[in-house]
Amino acid sequence: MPGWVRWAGALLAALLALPLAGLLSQVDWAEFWALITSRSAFVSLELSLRSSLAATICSLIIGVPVALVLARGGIPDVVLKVVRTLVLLPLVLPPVVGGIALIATFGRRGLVGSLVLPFGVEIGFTTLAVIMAQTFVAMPFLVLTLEGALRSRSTDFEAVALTLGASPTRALWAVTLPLLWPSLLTGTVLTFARALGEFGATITFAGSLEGVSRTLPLEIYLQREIDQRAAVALSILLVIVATVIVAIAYQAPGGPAANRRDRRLGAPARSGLDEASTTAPAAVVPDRAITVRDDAAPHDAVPVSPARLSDTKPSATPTDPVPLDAHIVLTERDIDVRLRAAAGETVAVIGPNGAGKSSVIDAISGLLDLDAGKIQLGDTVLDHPDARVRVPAQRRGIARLGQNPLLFPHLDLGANVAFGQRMAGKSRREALAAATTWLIRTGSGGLDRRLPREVSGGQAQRAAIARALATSPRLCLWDEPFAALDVESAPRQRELLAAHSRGRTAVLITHDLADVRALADRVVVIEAGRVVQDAPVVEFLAAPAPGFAASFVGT
Ligand SMILES: Nc1ncnc2c1ncn2[C@@H]1O[C@H](COP(=O)(O)OP(=O)(O)OP(=O)(O)O)[C@@H](O)[C@H]1O
Repeated sequence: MPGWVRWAGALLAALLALPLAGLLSQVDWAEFWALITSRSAFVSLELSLRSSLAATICSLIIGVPVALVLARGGIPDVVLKVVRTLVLLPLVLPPVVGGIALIATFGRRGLVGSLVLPFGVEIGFTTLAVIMAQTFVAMPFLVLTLEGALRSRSTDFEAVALTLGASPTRALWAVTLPLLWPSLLTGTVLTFARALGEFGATITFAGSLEGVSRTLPLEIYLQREIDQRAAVALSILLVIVATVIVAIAYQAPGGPAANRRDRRLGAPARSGLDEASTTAPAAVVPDRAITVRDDAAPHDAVPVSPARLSDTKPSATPTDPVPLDAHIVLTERDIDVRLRAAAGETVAVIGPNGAGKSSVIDAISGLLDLDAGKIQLGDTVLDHPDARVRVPAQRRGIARLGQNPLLFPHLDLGANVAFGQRMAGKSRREALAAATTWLIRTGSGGLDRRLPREVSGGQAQRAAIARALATSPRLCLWDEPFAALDVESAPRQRELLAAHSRGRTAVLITHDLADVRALADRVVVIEAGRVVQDAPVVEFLAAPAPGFAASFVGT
């Protein structure tokens, strides 16, 4: 950080601290306690806290979905632009204009107010009006904080949750919101603080009736006319309340202070804003927090019998394997590929960068819509645009693993592996027991209680393999699963996957001939979105197609 940045910070602190000092210099300390404990002060403070809390809850209920839509889209662009403008409007408008707008809508003679008045419902000049005014001005703080956090994160974790069987709503609760927690906390505090300090819209729309709509800022304004000493004392009270709220939020788990402590310990931040913790391949990121080597060694503190720690034999019989027949047409990406795998067969897909390999498996797993063609797994048609058939990703029974293990950072390894079974309706106890078994099978026994950031890249990848297999998938999609591992770990993991792939139908994308030799039954070569060779491994190795395939084999 350049040194002058600190001076800018000091100037800003002076700008904020000096007025506070000015305020403190005006306090009548002899009367201070009596002034802040007066009945009117108590009533207005209590109303402020209650209404701000209600406004914050309203903001969360409306603001979280709005932030998701703004960040992730899913509605027409023009509607999106209108929503964004509406959200920003209260930030730009003077609050008094907001108050006038609210009274013109919900007042006795307003657009909506006049419609509900015959039913005896009056909104203006009530506590409800206070809450509405506070929500109106405060909600944008929540929406903008969350939208920023969501935009800076990829959706990879949500995609994993879907392929593990979570519905979009379950993925939102189990993955998106927990990962968003630090930003959610910050946004909630900002919203509460803004609601607490709200004045202009409130006095215009709700008036200043003691116990009904006279919040603390309004009481301060009133006292300014009557007794300057009381106004100063109540201002100090408001400053204290705001400071306590910010301090509590700052220290809360996942808050800024907690994140700084984590960073000092060398662990990646838990913030949803931290891209390194969400998109970088864990196996290649040097992580000072890594304390365990990728040698299937047990956690020192967890006594587990060595015999139980690593058992790479696939003791769970795969469900009856089914064949895959996929014709994938993605017009915009100029991809037209026919990919078939017999029941229990592993098909390696190779091709140069940009050939379309990842797009093909995105389409098979249900993360990308087909433009034409058909995907069939066993007797089930998964995708057939002509027949308007489309099975969503979470109901396809397809496991997927890429080079980044993408273990959910807020769950320990046991809970990560149990995730798919939980989504399938298994009880927590049952799913965790199965997860322990799968971790042992994949050589990660004893690591159930570790968080992903507390294990090595290789161990994380083993756990990701366990998580994928624990769902009993009908098809496995392996997308360069060893690309991020070092030369020592890769062969061990290859062996592990070979043991567990036997008898399963699988598609493997790879740039490594060793993967083809160890894992594949057949090879499909894709170049520029088209299949240029489809042959059994022996035939492919003996006579690779000219071009990419020939240089891949080294002939
Ligand atoms: N999100 C996207 N939107 C539009 N086009 C895309 C997108 N992602 C990839 N493409 C295009 O689709 C084509 C196939 O890309 P894809 O990532 O499937 O190739 P790949 O064979 O997996 O490459 P690599 O080996 O580099 O991962 C490329 O032309 C690429 O530019």
